[in-house]
Amino acid sequence: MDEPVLLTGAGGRVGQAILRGIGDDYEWRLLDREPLPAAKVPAGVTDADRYVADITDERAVREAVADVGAVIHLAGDPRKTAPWDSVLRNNIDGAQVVMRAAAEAGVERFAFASSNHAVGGYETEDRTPDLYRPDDDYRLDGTELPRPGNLYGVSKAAGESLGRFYHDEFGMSVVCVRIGNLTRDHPPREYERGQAMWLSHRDCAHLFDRCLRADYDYEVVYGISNNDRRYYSLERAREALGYDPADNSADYTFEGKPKDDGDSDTDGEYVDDPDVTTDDTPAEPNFPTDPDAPSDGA
Ligand SMILES: NC(=O)C1=CN([C@@H]2O[C@H](COP(=O)(O)OP(=O)(O)OC[C@H]3O[C@@H](n4cnc5c(N)ncnc54)[C@H](O)[C@@H]3O)[C@@H](O)[C@H]2O)C=CC1
Ligand SMILES: O=C1O[C@H](COP(=O)(O)O)[C@@H](O)[C@H](O)[C@H]1O
Repeated sequence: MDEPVLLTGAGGRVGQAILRGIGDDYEWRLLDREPLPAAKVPAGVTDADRYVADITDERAVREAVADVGAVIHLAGDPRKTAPWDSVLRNNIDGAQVVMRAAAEAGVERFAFASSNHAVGGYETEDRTPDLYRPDDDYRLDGTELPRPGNLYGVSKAAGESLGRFYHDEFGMSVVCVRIGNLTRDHPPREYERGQAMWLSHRDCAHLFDRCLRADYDYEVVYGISNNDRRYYSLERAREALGYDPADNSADYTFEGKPKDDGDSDTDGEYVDDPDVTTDDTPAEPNFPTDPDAPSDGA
């Protein structure tokens, strides 16, 4: 792709996983409401390509999407306990502003960071914990209706609907990636659910790379690694995008140690960033700390 790619929420965990993996492969515009330290910015991204703006700021967003070929939209409140006023503003209104600006600007491809929490309601008492185990064959494949288990999940389902609308009305290619649980270097420790939906950093970068290169109309796919434990199908991501994940939480012990040191996800080619932790906690959280965040999620 010759045109620049706009990455919103570039300073966060997912944004940094993408930039560390494919930061050298595209011309980027980076948008975040927090200024990005130099260590979080790939070489070659000029000051003019860095936007410190809120995604609800229509004017700033219109300026950032002008002449871009694709958008990866990550910015938002990622907390599963986020209150309604925050998800309404950051996740729903924010997605609407970014998608509308992109569609009106003629952007070709739009990747939206949806979440496992858009379908968390399928994890019913009678299905869990079996669902999280390798011998269970229950699968969600992206054709099911959203079934959020919290208001954060509701906001992600709303973003998926906005994507459907902007695809149908404007012809913009939209892919909604229901991201599982991104952690660096190892799957979430001693956390069956997290290991079933682990997304390694290198698979994350590869998946969004495919979102930028593949031809699709409107898609809902699951963003997880090739885990033996899983209840999300990877079929659609493979077929529609050409996603071919390299990692598997089964290659690690339940405590998160690599069983074989040869092929663990110890990427970090682009920069050894002291701000990016090896767990799933942002170094500088931009929302209040989540009191319910699992301590075993790292
Ligand atoms: N980390 C994970 O495992 C998962 C993440 N996701 C989704 O991926 C996206 C990124 O998540 P993370 O990187 O983990 O979150 P994060 O909190 O680490 O990063 C989010 C970034 O977006 C920026 N941001 C937040 N609200 C903004 C606004 N109104 N305007 C401009 N910038 C804003 C923040 O400053 C931050 O740099 C979110 O939409 C989240 O819901 C979905 C499922 C799993
Ligand atoms: O959407 C998200 O999901 C992941 C995984 O959820 P969890 O309930 O197993 O922790 C979460 O870590 C991330 O912060 C969130 O944005």
